[in-house]
Amino acid sequence: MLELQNISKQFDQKVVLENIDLKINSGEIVSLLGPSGSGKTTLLNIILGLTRIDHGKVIFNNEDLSNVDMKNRGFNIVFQDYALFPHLNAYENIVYGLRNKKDTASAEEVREYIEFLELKPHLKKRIGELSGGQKQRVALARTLVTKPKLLLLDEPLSALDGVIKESIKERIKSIAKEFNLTTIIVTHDPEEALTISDKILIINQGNISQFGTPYEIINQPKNDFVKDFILRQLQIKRQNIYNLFGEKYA
Ligand SMILES: Nc1ncnc2c1ncn2[C@@H]1O[C@H](COP(=O)(O)OP(=O)(O)OP(=O)(O)O)[C@@H](O)[C@H]1O
Repeated sequence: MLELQNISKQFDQKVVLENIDLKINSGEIVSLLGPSGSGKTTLLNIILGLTRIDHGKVIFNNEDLSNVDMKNRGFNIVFQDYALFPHLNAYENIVYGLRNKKDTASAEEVREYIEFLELKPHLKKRIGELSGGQKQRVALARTLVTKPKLLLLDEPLSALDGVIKESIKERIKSIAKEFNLTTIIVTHDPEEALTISDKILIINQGNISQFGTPYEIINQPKNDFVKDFILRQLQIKRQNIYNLFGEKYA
Protein backbone atom coordinates (compact mmCIF):
# COMPACT_ATOMS: atom_id res chain seq x y z
CA MET A 1 0.00 0.00 0.00
CA LEU A 2 1.20 3.53 -0.85
CA GLU A 3 0.62 6.24 1.69
CA LEU A 4 1.36 9.92 1.25
CA GLN A 5 1.36 11.84 4.52
CA ASN A 6 1.08 15.59 4.62
CA ILE A 7 3.16 16.18 1.47
CA SER A 8 4.04 19.77 0.64
CA LYS A 9 6.22 21.18 -2.11
CA GLN A 10 7.25 24.66 -3.14
CA PHE A 11 9.15 25.79 -6.23
CA ASP A 12 10.77 29.21 -5.95
CA GLN A 13 8.65 29.99 -2.87
CA LYS A 14 5.48 29.17 -4.79
CA VAL A 15 3.37 26.48 -3.12
CA VAL A 16 2.74 23.75 -5.70
CA LEU A 17 1.39 21.02 -3.39
CA GLU A 18 -0.12 21.56 0.02
CA ASN A 19 -0.65 18.94 2.74
CA ILE A 20 -1.47 16.03 0.44
CA ASP A 21 -2.73 12.96 2.35
CA LEU A 22 -3.55 9.85 0.40
CA LYS A 23 -3.77 6.07 0.74
CA ILE A 24 -3.67 3.82 -2.32
CA ASN A 25 -4.36 0.11 -1.94
CA SER A 26 -2.34 -2.60 -3.59
CA GLY A 27 -3.44 -3.37 -7.16
CA GLU A 28 -5.56 -0.24 -7.52
CA ILE A 29 -5.49 2.07 -10.53
CA VAL A 30 -5.56 5.67 -9.35
CA SER A 31 -5.70 8.66 -11.68
CA LEU A 32 -4.31 12.05 -10.74
CA LEU A 33 -6.69 14.41 -12.49
CA GLY A 34 -6.63 18.18 -12.63
CA PRO A 35 -6.17 21.20 -14.86
CA SER A 36 -2.84 22.31 -16.27
CA GLY A 37 -0.49 23.50 -13.55
CA SER A 38 -2.49 21.92 -10.70
CA GLY A 39 0.49 19.83 -9.49
CA LYS A 40 -0.19 16.37 -10.99
CA THR A 41 3.26 15.84 -12.52
CA THR A 42 4.94 17.18 -9.41
CA LEU A 43 3.05 14.64 -7.30
CA LEU A 44 3.92 11.82 -9.73
CA ASN A 45 7.60 12.81 -9.60
CA ILE A 46 7.50 12.93 -5.81
CA ILE A 47 6.13 9.37 -5.69
CA LEU A 48 8.75 8.24 -8.23
CA GLY A 49 11.51 9.84 -6.15
CA LEU A 50 12.55 12.27 -8.87
CA THR A 51 11.43 15.35 -6.95
CA ARG A 52 12.27 15.83 -3.27
CA ILE A 53 9.57 16.89 -0.85
CA ASP A 54 9.81 19.86 1.51
CA HIS A 55 7.58 18.28 4.06
CA GLY A 56 5.74 15.00 4.68
CA LYS A 57 6.31 11.31 4.05
CA VAL A 58 6.07 8.78 1.24
CA ILE A 59 5.41 5.34 2.73
CA PHE A 60 5.20 2.11 0.74
CA ASN A 61 4.30 -1.20 2.37
CA ASN A 62 5.06 0.35 5.78
CA GLU A 63 8.53 1.50 4.71
CA ASP A 64 9.33 5.21 4.82
CA LEU A 65 10.78 6.03 1.39
CA SER A 66 10.88 9.81 1.85
CA ASN A 67 14.68 9.88 1.80
CA VAL A 68 15.18 6.90 -0.52
CA ASP A 69 16.30 7.96 -4.00
CA MET A 70 14.55 7.03 -7.22
CA LYS A 71 16.66 4.03 -8.23
CA ASN A 72 16.25 2.37 -4.83
CA ARG A 73 12.47 2.79 -4.56
CA GLY A 74 11.70 0.00 -7.03
CA PHE A 75 9.04 2.03 -8.85
CA ASN A 76 9.05 2.67 -12.56
CA ILE A 77 7.44 5.09 -14.97
CA VAL A 78 6.31 5.26 -18.57
CA PHE A 79 6.88 8.83 -19.72
CA GLN A 80 4.40 10.68 -21.88
CA ASP A 81 6.73 10.60 -24.90
CA TYR A 82 7.69 6.95 -24.11
CA ALA A 83 11.42 7.89 -24.15
CA LEU A 84 12.30 4.90 -26.36
CA PHE A 85 15.70 4.64 -28.07
CA PRO A 86 15.20 5.23 -31.81
CA HIS A 87 18.45 3.49 -32.82
CA LEU A 88 17.41 0.23 -31.10
CA ASN A 89 14.68 -2.15 -32.21
CA ALA A 90 11.59 -2.92 -30.11
CA TYR A 91 13.14 -5.98 -28.43
CA GLU A 92 16.38 -4.16 -27.60
CA ASN A 93 14.32 -1.36 -26.06
CA ILE A 94 12.32 -3.83 -23.96
CA VAL A 95 15.36 -5.58 -22.49
CA TYR A 96 17.35 -2.36 -22.10
CA GLY A 97 15.71 -1.86 -18.72
CA LEU A 98 17.23 -5.12 -17.48
CA ARG A 99 20.80 -3.85 -17.60
CA ASN A 100 22.49 -3.43 -14.24
CA LYS A 101 19.29 -4.11 -12.34
CA LYS A 102 18.56 -6.70 -9.70
CA ASP A 103 15.23 -8.52 -9.25
CA THR A 104 14.17 -8.13 -12.85
CA ALA A 105 12.18 -10.51 -15.05
CA SER A 106 13.65 -13.87 -16.08
CA ALA A 107 13.97 -14.71 -19.79
CA GLU A 108 10.72 -16.68 -19.49
CA GLU A 109 8.94 -13.73 -17.87
CA VAL A 110 10.22 -11.36 -20.56
CA ARG A 111 8.63 -13.69 -23.13
CA GLU A 112 5.38 -13.64 -21.14
CA TYR A 113 5.24 -9.83 -21.09
CA ILE A 114 5.92 -9.76 -24.84
CA GLU A 115 3.10 -12.27 -25.44
CA PHE A 116 0.79 -10.44 -23.05
CA LEU A 117 1.30 -7.17 -24.92
CA GLU A 118 1.16 -8.91 -28.32
CA LEU A 119 4.52 -7.54 -29.38
CA LYS A 120 6.00 -10.66 -30.93
CA PRO A 121 5.46 -9.59 -34.57
CA HIS A 122 7.08 -6.21 -33.92
CA LEU A 123 10.22 -7.12 -32.00
CA LYS A 124 12.67 -6.54 -34.84
CA LYS A 125 11.15 -3.23 -35.92
CA ARG A 126 12.89 0.04 -35.22
CA ILE A 127 10.95 2.50 -33.08
CA GLY A 128 10.31 4.77 -36.07
CA GLU A 129 8.46 1.92 -37.79
CA LEU A 130 5.97 1.44 -34.93
CA SER A 131 2.52 3.03 -34.55
CA GLY A 132 1.68 5.10 -31.47
CA GLY A 133 -0.11 2.21 -29.79
CA GLN A 134 2.77 -0.18 -30.53
CA LYS A 135 5.27 2.31 -29.07
CA GLN A 136 3.16 2.58 -25.93
CA ARG A 137 3.10 -1.23 -25.62
CA VAL A 138 6.89 -1.40 -26.06
CA ALA A 139 7.26 1.29 -23.39
CA LEU A 140 4.93 -0.67 -21.08
CA ALA A 141 6.88 -3.91 -21.69
CA ARG A 142 10.20 -2.18 -21.06
CA THR A 143 8.88 -0.92 -17.73
CA LEU A 144 7.17 -4.18 -16.72
CA VAL A 145 10.32 -6.30 -17.23
CA THR A 146 11.94 -4.30 -14.41
CA LYS A 147 9.16 -5.75 -12.18
CA PRO A 148 8.22 -2.43 -10.61
CA LYS A 149 6.47 -2.45 -7.24
CA LEU A 150 4.47 0.52 -8.45
CA LEU A 151 3.71 1.56 -12.04
CA LEU A 152 3.51 5.25 -12.89
CA LEU A 153 2.09 6.39 -16.22
CA ASP A 154 2.30 9.99 -17.40
CA GLU A 155 -0.56 10.82 -19.78
CA PRO A 156 -0.49 7.30 -21.28
CA LEU A 157 -3.42 7.88 -23.64
CA SER A 158 -3.06 11.48 -24.69
CA ALA A 159 -1.03 10.79 -27.87
CA LEU A 160 -3.34 8.00 -29.06
CA ASP A 161 -6.53 8.12 -31.04
CA GLY A 162 -9.94 6.43 -30.55
CA VAL A 163 -9.69 2.69 -31.04
CA ILE A 164 -6.03 2.45 -30.02
CA LYS A 165 -6.76 4.50 -26.91
CA GLU A 166 -9.46 2.02 -25.86
CA SER A 167 -7.19 -0.95 -26.48
CA ILE A 168 -4.30 0.53 -24.44
CA LYS A 169 -6.76 1.43 -21.68
CA GLU A 170 -7.95 -2.18 -21.49
CA ARG A 171 -4.35 -3.40 -21.42
CA ILE A 172 -3.44 -1.09 -18.56
CA LYS A 173 -6.46 -2.40 -16.64
CA SER A 174 -5.49 -6.01 -17.27
CA ILE A 175 -1.85 -5.38 -16.31
CA ALA A 176 -2.96 -3.96 -12.95
CA LYS A 177 -5.26 -6.93 -12.38
CA GLU A 178 -3.04 -9.71 -13.73
CA PHE A 179 0.09 -8.60 -11.87
CA ASN A 180 -1.70 -6.99 -8.90
CA LEU A 181 0.30 -3.89 -9.78
CA THR A 182 -0.64 -0.60 -8.17
CA THR A 183 -0.82 1.91 -11.02
CA ILE A 184 -0.88 5.69 -10.85
CA ILE A 185 -1.85 7.62 -13.94
CA VAL A 186 -1.57 11.34 -14.63
CA THR A 187 -4.27 12.69 -16.90
CA HIS A 188 -6.09 15.93 -17.55
CA ASP A 189 -9.00 14.16 -19.24
CA PRO A 190 -11.97 13.34 -16.94
CA GLU A 191 -13.34 10.75 -19.33
CA GLU A 192 -10.07 8.83 -19.29
CA ALA A 193 -9.90 9.01 -15.50
CA LEU A 194 -13.52 7.89 -15.09
CA THR A 195 -13.18 4.93 -17.42
CA ILE A 196 -9.79 3.54 -16.37
CA SER A 197 -9.54 4.11 -12.61
CA ASP A 198 -10.61 2.43 -9.42
CA LYS A 199 -10.15 5.80 -7.72
CA ILE A 200 -9.56 9.35 -8.88
CA LEU A 201 -7.65 12.10 -7.08
CA ILE A 202 -8.82 15.47 -8.29
CA ILE A 203 -6.21 18.16 -7.68
CA ASN A 204 -6.79 21.89 -7.94
CA GLN A 205 -4.02 24.39 -7.28
CA GLY A 206 -1.99 21.93 -5.27
CA ASN A 207 -4.84 20.79 -3.04
CA ILE A 208 -7.00 17.68 -3.09
CA SER A 209 -10.49 18.59 -4.26
CA GLN A 210 -11.78 15.05 -3.96
CA PHE A 211 -10.51 11.49 -3.76
CA GLY A 212 -13.03 8.80 -4.59
CA THR A 213 -14.31 6.19 -6.97
CA PRO A 214 -15.59 7.29 -10.39
CA TYR A 215 -19.11 6.64 -9.11
CA GLU A 216 -18.56 8.89 -6.08
CA ILE A 217 -17.03 11.66 -8.16
CA ILE A 218 -20.01 11.64 -10.51
CA ASN A 219 -22.69 11.13 -7.84
CA GLN A 220 -21.29 13.02 -4.89
CA PRO A 221 -19.03 15.79 -6.15
CA LYS A 222 -17.63 17.41 -3.02
CA ASN A 223 -17.46 20.96 -4.28
CA ASP A 224 -18.13 23.26 -7.22
CA PHE A 225 -14.68 22.75 -8.65
CA VAL A 226 -15.22 19.00 -9.01
CA LYS A 227 -18.66 19.59 -10.50
CA ASP A 228 -17.48 22.22 -12.94
CA PHE A 229 -14.22 20.59 -13.93
CA ILE A 230 -15.71 17.18 -14.50
CA LEU A 231 -19.05 18.14 -15.93
CA ARG A 232 -17.92 20.99 -18.14
CA GLN A 233 -15.34 18.82 -19.79
CA LEU A 234 -17.70 15.91 -20.07
CA GLN A 235 -20.56 17.73 -21.74
CA ILE A 236 -19.19 16.82 -25.15
CA LYS A 237 -18.84 13.21 -24.13
CA ARG A 238 -22.31 12.60 -22.79
CA GLN A 239 -22.85 9.38 -24.63
CA ASN A 240 -19.86 7.74 -22.97
CA ILE A 241 -21.09 8.70 -19.54
CA TYR A 242 -24.52 7.40 -20.45
CA ASN A 243 -22.96 4.07 -21.38
CA LEU A 244 -20.98 3.95 -18.16
CA PHE A 245 -23.39 5.16 -15.54
CA GLY A 246 -26.84 4.92 -17.07
CA GLU A 247 -29.51 7.33 -18.13
CA LYS A 248 -29.53 9.41 -14.96
CA TYR A 249 -26.09 10.86 -15.70
CA ALA A 250 -26.35 11.25 -19.44
N1 LIG B 1 11.04 22.30 -11.59
C1 LIG B 1 10.17 23.31 -11.41
N2 LIG B 1 10.60 24.54 -11.07
C2 LIG B 1 9.74 25.56 -10.87
N3 LIG B 1 8.40 25.44 -10.97
C3 LIG B 1 7.91 24.24 -11.29
C4 LIG B 1 8.77 23.10 -11.54
N4 LIG B 1 7.98 22.03 -11.84
C5 LIG B 1 6.71 22.47 -11.79
N5 LIG B 1 6.66 23.79 -11.46
C6 LIG B 1 5.43 24.59 -11.29
O1 LIG B 1 4.57 23.88 -10.43
C7 LIG B 1 3.20 24.00 -10.83
C8 LIG B 1 2.61 22.61 -11.02
O2 LIG B 1 3.24 22.00 -12.14
P1 LIG B 1 2.93 20.50 -12.59
O3 LIG B 1 3.79 20.22 -13.77
O4 LIG B 1 3.02 19.60 -11.43
O5 LIG B 1 1.41 20.64 -13.05
P2 LIG B 1 0.51 19.64 -13.89
O6 LIG B 1 -0.78 19.56 -13.16
O7 LIG B 1 1.24 18.38 -14.14
O8 LIG B 1 0.34 20.46 -15.24
P3 LIG B 1 0.23 19.95 -16.78
O9 LIG B 1 -1.09 19.25 -16.90
O10 LIG B 1 0.25 21.22 -17.56
O11 LIG B 1 1.40 19.06 -17.04
C9 LIG B 1 3.21 24.85 -12.08
O12 LIG B 1 2.90 26.18 -11.71
C10 LIG B 1 4.63 24.74 -12.58
O13 LIG B 1 5.01 25.93 -13.26
